[in-house]
Amino acid sequence: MMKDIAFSDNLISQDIEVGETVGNVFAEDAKMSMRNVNVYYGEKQAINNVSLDLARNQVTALIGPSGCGKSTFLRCLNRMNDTIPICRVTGDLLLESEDIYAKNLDPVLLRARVGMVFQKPNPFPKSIYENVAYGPKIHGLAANKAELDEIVINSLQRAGLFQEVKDRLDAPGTGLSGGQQQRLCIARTIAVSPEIILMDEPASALDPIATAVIEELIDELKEKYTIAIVTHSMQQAARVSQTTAYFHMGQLVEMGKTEQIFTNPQHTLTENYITGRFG
Ligand SMILES: Nc1ncnc2c1ncn2[C@@H]1O[C@H](COP(=O)(O)OP(=O)(O)OP(=O)(O)O)[C@@H](O)[C@H]1O
Repeated sequence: MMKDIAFSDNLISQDIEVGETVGNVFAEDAKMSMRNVNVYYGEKQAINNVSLDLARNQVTALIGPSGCGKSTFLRCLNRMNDTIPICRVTGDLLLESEDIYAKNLDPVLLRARVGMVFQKPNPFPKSIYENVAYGPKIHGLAANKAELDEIVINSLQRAGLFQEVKDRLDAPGTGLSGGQQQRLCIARTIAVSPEIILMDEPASALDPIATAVIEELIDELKEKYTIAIVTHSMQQAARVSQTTAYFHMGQLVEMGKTEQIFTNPQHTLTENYITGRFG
């Protein structure tokens, strides 16, 4: 299906092919814009001609059955797939108007702008303080110890963890509960002042109470950051996101406002998935 799209200001106006996606893949105020993205692992194609925007200061949920390519697509957005030798990405991926796959773009700097929180909390085997201070140190974000302290405290506060750890910043991060470790990883991501936070099933290893804390946090974080979250939980997608993208076998089948996707899906595949008939 060819569509004539009114692009946001920072994009060149052009016709693009949006595969078979139904709904609206474009945001009025896009923070990131992906166009005709294909991803291959060797000969095998995992993502097939996907185009979508991440709307600024919103949470976009990527949902779909196991193996449909959600994590693969998410990992394109900060070039984490670069670390997989057989993985090849084609298409246009823009952060604001900048091509994130440009040859002269340093992926390490990109990953500071587009941070990532993983399924399993993975704190470094260091103190709580050092976990958060590490990124700002290597990126030279603090001129002295007082500035570094401020970044660490602010990041822990914004991740909703400071009150619980303020008396034991020198204790190992790995000694915290799972939910606290995940918030520590979020603090670590925030510490380098990202613009976007990618979350790959950030609560799937947590109990319901820790999950609720993370979900509340995601809602607060969108005030400052643009967020994309992969989740297996449709309830979670419905609770935390404003926009939902439904993937199926490497294709983006449907995208739209979360409420509409869950109450009035347009595509049969989406309907089958959200009603539990598939996946
Ligand atoms: N490192 C890899 N090497 C080869 N193939 C891979 C690799 N990672 C993913 N794939 C394949 O790409 C496809 C998409 O996988 P991906 O993990 O992105 O899906 P997903 O929707 O996130 O799945 P899940 O919900 O189970 O995590 C699958 O067929 C998978 O086997």
